[in-house]
Amino acid sequence: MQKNVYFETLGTASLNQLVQNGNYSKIIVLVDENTHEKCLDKFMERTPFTIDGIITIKPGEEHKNITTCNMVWQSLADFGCDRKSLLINLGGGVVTDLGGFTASTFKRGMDFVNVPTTLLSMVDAAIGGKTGIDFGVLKNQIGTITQPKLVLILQTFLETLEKRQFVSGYAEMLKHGLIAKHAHWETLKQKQLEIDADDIEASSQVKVGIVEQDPYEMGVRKKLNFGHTLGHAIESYYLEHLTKPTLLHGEAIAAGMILEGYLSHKVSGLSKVSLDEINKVVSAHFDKIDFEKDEIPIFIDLMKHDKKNTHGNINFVLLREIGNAVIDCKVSEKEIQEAFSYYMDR
Ligand SMILES: NC(=O)c1ccc[n+]([C@@H]2O[C@H](COP(=O)([O-])OP(=O)(O)OC[C@H]3O[C@@H](n4cnc5c(N)ncnc54)[C@H](O)[C@@H]3O)[C@@H](O)[C@H]2O)c1
Ligand SMILES: O=C(O)C(=O)C[C@@H](O)[C@H](O)[C@H](O)COP(=O)(O)O
Ligand SMILES: [Zn+2]
Repeated sequence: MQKNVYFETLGTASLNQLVQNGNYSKIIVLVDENTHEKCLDKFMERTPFTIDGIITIKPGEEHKNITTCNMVWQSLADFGCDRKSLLINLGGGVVTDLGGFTASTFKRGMDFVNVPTTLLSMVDAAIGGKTGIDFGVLKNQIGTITQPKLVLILQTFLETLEKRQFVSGYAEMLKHGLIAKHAHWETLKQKQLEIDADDIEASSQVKVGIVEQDPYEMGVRKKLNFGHTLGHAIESYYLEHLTKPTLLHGEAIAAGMILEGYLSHKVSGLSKVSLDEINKVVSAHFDKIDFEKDEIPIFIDLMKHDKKNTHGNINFVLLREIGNAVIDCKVSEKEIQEAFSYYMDR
């Protein structure tokens, strides 16, 4: 995988260079309603090239679906885009996932660039080439692995991001520390939410480093899915039940990390001291979700759609210790029940 993640002034210069050298037939920017209002002007101030069209989608996970893709594909066609056009995805993970997917399939693939505007997309979603949409409420069931030509990270976008969204991104940063870099975990633990540009860069580099080794998720990349086996099931359940409060991706993953932290203690040798530490750090920023006992079988059923499954087995990513993850772990239903009891009784 080519190095393609750039920051601030150097990043802007790299994007401008890409556009200059790319001889693109059209340049289209994809935004959602919020990034249209809060981020588009800031982006355009930094980019001297002509933008031929703007496509605006509705914000939120509930719009990361095929209906929105149809609208985007139609708009690309209406703007006269061809294979030599460029789509710039300016937004959070919903825009970069969906924009990447529509670009990677339009005319069998046009170039795209990700300009992440949430903390979560800066350290995670915009990087690594997983593009996709939800299928019904099932997370990311349809998609491709296609690398963006470039990822441009500009911290200025965080100035308008709501605190709840910022904290959601912090969950994926904690995950990067837990799976691969103890020192990053320690820094985040100390600084809490007072993170700076160096921490954002360090977190994004954990992801870059793993994706470089295994872009198609044959092995080590699965580590980036820590907290997601249960986390995605919980997220899907909340998406399906509209009477439930909204649950952001990072919030679901935070719960998933405590649950899978418990499973790590039971199955893969994580010490009780480390489990307690994970619980303490995550709980300091994420409210407890009130799970009902009779919801657990539903989560287990939803996990059957996890993309890491093989031959009908659910494969978990668990921790041996903080900073060291192990893939393809099996756990019993009883252990999952126990994990929920641990989560609820903390
Ligand atoms: N492809 C990957 O590797 C990967 C990794 C992690 C998460 N994801 C996906 O990313 C999605 C979550 O991404 P997200 O948390 O960025 O959510 P999001 O894209 O829904 O953005 C969160 C909210 O913040 C708004 N927003 C975005 N930037 C803003 C800004 N600068 N100022 C004000 N408001 C702004 C958005 O309009 C939205 O309402 C999920 O669908 C998840 O599955 C993908
Ligand atoms: O990039 C990856 O690989 C990840 O697993 C990063 C996750 O944070 C992200 O939520 C990803 O979209 C989940 O992947 P999925 O294959 O389980 O949909
Ligand atoms: Zn994630």
